[in-house]
Amino acid sequence: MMMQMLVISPTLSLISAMIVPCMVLVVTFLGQELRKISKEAHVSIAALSAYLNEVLPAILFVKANNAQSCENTRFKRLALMDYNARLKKKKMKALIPQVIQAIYFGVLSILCAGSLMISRGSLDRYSLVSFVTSLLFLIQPIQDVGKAYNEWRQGEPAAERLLAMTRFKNKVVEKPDAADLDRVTGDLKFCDVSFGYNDDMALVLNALNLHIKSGEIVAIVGPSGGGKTTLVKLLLRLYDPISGCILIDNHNIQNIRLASLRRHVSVVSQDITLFSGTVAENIGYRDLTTKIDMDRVKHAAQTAHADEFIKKLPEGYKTNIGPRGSTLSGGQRQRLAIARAFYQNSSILILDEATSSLDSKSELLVRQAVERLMQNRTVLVISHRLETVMMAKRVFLLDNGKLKELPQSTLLDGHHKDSLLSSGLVI
Ligand SMILES: Nc1ncnc2c1ncn2[C@@H]1O[C@H](COP(=O)(O)OP(=O)(O)OP(=O)(O)O)[C@@H](O)[C@H]1O
Repeated sequence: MMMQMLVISPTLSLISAMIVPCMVLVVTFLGQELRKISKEAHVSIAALSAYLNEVLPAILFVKANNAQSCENTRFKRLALMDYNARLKKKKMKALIPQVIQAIYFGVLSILCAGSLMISRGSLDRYSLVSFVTSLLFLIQPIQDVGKAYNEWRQGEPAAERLLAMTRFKNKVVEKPDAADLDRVTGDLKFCDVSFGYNDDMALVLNALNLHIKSGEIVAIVGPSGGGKTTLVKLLLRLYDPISGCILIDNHNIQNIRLASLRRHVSVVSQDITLFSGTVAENIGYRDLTTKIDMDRVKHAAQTAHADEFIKKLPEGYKTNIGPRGSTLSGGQRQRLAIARAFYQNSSILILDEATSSLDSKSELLVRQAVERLMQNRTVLVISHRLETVMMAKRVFLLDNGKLKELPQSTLLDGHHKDSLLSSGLVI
């Protein structure tokens, strides 16, 4: 097409060629603007979603604190920001095709130049008609390229956000030759373990040593922020120690496949995690992607004193418990979490403040369920509650990154017990 135009009239071809760079400049500028606006729109919707995810599950707390109007204002501000960002993007998207249409003014200018050349006798009218027809055939592809370019610029921020997520590096790396452990007895050793979250932060754990024998129950108390949960995170290999190692049955956990390691450790924490789904799916969560064994689910529920309330639910084990198990009471949620740990049947159990304040009947049921769960396992209890701590054979104080064993007398002796209570380490 271009060759044909060049043969018909080099002068008109030159004028047309000058229009194209102008269009490219305009389209590039608009593309950059659209990219900026699209990025703003992505950020605003992300902020709104994060806000709703945080506030909606906590609506009870919001209402109890009379904070509806404050949250309403925050919601409106974020929604308005999102609305404005989207409107700006829509306006830009509507403007761009109109600007690209301006290319037809270029054709008009060619017509004017062609008419001038005809009047001077340097071009005949058939050639002009032929030239303009060829030019019109070229316009559509140019417009299409412009549109495609703008679509690309618009999608770029979303693609960038996705790529940024894929660039997140795993904090721990599984060795290619890591072993699968079928069974473990639960002998647990922390050997000279040091860990800090950041280089510029003080060590949370400092050359810490602890040996928990298979089947032993050990409790850890300590001030808030002392590093108790960090110890659990290291055991589950959410992070690796800066130095030292953790051994299970004398195998360094860094040589065990992550899935295998985590299969042998169950965590029951006060901060219960339940998902929207049936009771059975929440108890048999570990087998969600394979096949949940319903006999094991029922047995786990019975042992955890959960069977009684599950049977009363509208569809029993098939009842959907709503987002985060919102249709259940605190005690029922705890018993479901304990039933899940029974189902998992791991050799090592972590109880992280698993028995929180409930009414006395619920607390008794939860306590009985926890006591049953502790049998024949290695148990690491992290607690501030004296009754929970008293279940342990040995108690350690974690402070300043170091562990110090508290002699039994500290717990049994009334005077020491009082000093432990008054220190705020246990309640
Ligand atoms: N992901 C993280 N990034 C940076 N610092 C963290 C992170 N998690 C915890 N910390 C810090 O590490 C320290 C130990 O936290 P950790 O949660 O282990 O304490 P804890 O003893 O379990 O406290 P609590 O009894 O209050 O639950 C704290 O100072 C905390 O601020």
